[in-house]
Amino acid sequence: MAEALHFGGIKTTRSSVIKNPLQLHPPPSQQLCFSSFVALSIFLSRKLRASYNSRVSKISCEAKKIGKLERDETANVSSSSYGNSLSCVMKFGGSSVASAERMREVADLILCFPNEKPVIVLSAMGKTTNMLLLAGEKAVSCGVTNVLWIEELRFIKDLHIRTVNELEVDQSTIGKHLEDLEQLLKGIAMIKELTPRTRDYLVSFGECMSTRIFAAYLNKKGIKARQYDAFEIGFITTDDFTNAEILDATYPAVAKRLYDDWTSDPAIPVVTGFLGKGFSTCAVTTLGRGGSDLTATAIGKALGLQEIQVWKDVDGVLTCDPNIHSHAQPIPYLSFDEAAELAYCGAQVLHPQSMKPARDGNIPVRVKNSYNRNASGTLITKSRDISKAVLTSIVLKRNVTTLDIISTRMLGSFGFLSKVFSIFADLGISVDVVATSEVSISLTLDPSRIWSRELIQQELDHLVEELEKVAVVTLLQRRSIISLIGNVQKSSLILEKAFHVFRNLGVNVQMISQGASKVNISLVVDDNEAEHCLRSLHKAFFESGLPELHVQHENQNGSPPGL
Ligand SMILES: Nc1ncnc2c1ncn2[C@@H]1O[C@H](COP(=O)(O)OP(=O)(O)O)[C@@H](O)[C@H]1O
Ligand SMILES: N[C@@H](CC(=O)OP(=O)(O)O)C(=O)O
Repeated sequence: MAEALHFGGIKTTRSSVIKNPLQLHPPPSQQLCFSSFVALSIFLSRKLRASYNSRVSKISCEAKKIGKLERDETANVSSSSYGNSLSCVMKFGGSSVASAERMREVADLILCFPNEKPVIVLSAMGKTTNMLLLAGEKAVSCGVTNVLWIEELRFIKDLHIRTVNELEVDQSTIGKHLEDLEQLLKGIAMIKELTPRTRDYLVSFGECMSTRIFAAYLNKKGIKARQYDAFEIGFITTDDFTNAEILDATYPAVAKRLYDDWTSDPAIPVVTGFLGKGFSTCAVTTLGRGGSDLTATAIGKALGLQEIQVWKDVDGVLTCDPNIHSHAQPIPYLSFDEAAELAYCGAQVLHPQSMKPARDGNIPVRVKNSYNRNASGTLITKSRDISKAVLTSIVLKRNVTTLDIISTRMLGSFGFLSKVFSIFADLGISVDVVATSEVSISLTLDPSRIWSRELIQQELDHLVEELEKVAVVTLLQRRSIISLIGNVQKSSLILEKAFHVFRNLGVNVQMISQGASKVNISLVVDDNEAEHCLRSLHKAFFESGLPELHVQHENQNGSPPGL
C-alpha cells in the first residue's frame, strides 16, 4: 500500500472521486446553481432579440447579480471558517505533464511546497490536443472501419495507457474515456462532419484524461486529491465553440463548489484546464488554444487566492520567442497590462484573455519553469516601476493580412471611418493594428480568429466587395506584425533605435501604430523579413550592454520594487 503522506496538514486516506466526464448535466447537488443559471439564460436568450454581443453582456449582467449573492455568502464563510484553506493555483501546461516521468516530477514539485494547499489545473498531456484535432480531421474522410488505424488515435491511446502503467494507477482511470473517444471518432467518420461543437467535445478528452491520471497518481502517493471536470463545476461560457468566453456566473459557482467540497472533505482539487460549458447548449466548450492559463487565473479570482502559478517549459516570459532567437532572456517583472499586451500580440506563452481575471482580482501571477524550478521566473503584478525600463519584449505575429483602404470621397471623413468599421462589425471580422488618416485606413486582420483557409478566402472576398462600395482597397498578404512592448513614454528612444536597425537591414516598415494601452508599438513588415528583423532588434535592445529590465530586484515579500 502507498505510504500515507501529509500534504499541507491533510492526512490522505481515500482515493479520488471520479465522475462520469460525459455526463454534461450536473449531479443533483449542483443542479440548483446550474439549472437556475440555465433557466435564466434560456429565458433571457428567448427574450432578447438584439445582437449577440449585447445579449451576452446582458446575460453576464444578470449572472453577476446571481453571482453576487453567492459570492457574498462565500466571502462571509471564507473569512470565518476557511482559515486553513486553499492557498494558490498551480497550472501545469502540456509540456509539464507530457509523460509519466513528467507527472512524477510535477507531483514531487507540488510536494516541495508542503505548506501550500494548491488547486491544480492541468492541460492535456504533451501534444494530445493537436493529435485529437488531427484524428478528428482524418475521421471525417477515412470511413468508419478505418478509424482504429488513425495514427493519432493510436498515439493517444498508447501514450495514456503507457502513462497509467508506468505510474501504476488503475487502468480503469481512463478506460471509459478511451472507449468513448473511439466511439466519437467513429461517429464523426459516419456523419463525415466535424463541427466546432464536436471539435470541442473531441479535444476535451485530453484534459479529462490527464487530470484523472494525475489525481489517481497523487492519491496513490498518499496525497489526497479529487479530480474535477471544469464543465461540471460551474465554468459557464458563451456558446462560441473553440473560442468561448467565461461568463461571470462562473466565479461564484466555482468558488462554492470547490470550497464546499474542501470543507466537507479536504482533498487537493485537480481541475481540467481549457474547458467550459456553453450557457444555452450545455455542451462542452473550449476557451481557445492555450486556454488552461485562463482556467487557472479564473480559479484564482473565484477563490480569491494569494497567487496563481503558471508552470511552463521556459524560465518565465522571455524577451522574445526562444524558437526564433535562442538569446531570449527571462523578464523578471511584468505588469498585467504588459503581459496582456504581449499575449494579444501573439506571444504563445500566455493565453490572451488570461490576465483579465488576475487583474480583476489583483492576484499576482508567477510564470515558472517546471523543468528548472530554481529559476526565478516572471512575476506579473498590477503595477511595476518601469521608469528605468525601455523595452520589455519583442513579439512577432506572422501570416497577417493587411488592407489599405482609401476613400473614394463619396462620404465625409466621419462617414468614411464609421462606414468602414461597421462593415467589419457586420461581418464579424476582428481588426488588429490600425493606422488612419482622414481619408485612408491601413489595418491588419487578426489571423487567430480565422482558422479555416477556405473561410479566409470567402470572408476576404466578401469584405473587399463591401469595402469597395466606398473605397479603393488593396489587400496585402503574408505580412508580419512586430510588436515592441515596453515603456511607450520612451517611444522616441525606442523608435530611433528600432529604425536604425531597419535602416541597416534595408527593411521598409509598411505600417506603424502605437496602441492606446501605452505599452505597445506595432510595426508591419514582410513575412520573409520578420524573423531577421526580430533577431536584429533583440540584439540592439537586449544584447548590447546591461538591459534596463534587469536592474530591478525583488523585495523580501516577493513584490517587485515600487510596490
Ligand atoms: N515571449 C515568450 N516567452 C516565453 N515563451 C515563449 C515566448 N514566445 C513564445 N514562447 C513559447 O511558448 C512556450 C510556452 O507556452 P505553452 O506552449 O503554452 O506552454 P505550456 O504548454 O507549458 O502551457 C515556450 O515553450 C516557448 O516556445
Ligand atoms: N490543451 C490545450 C489547452 C492548453 O492550455 O494547453 P497548454 O497549456 O499546453 O498550452 C491546448 O493545447 O491548447
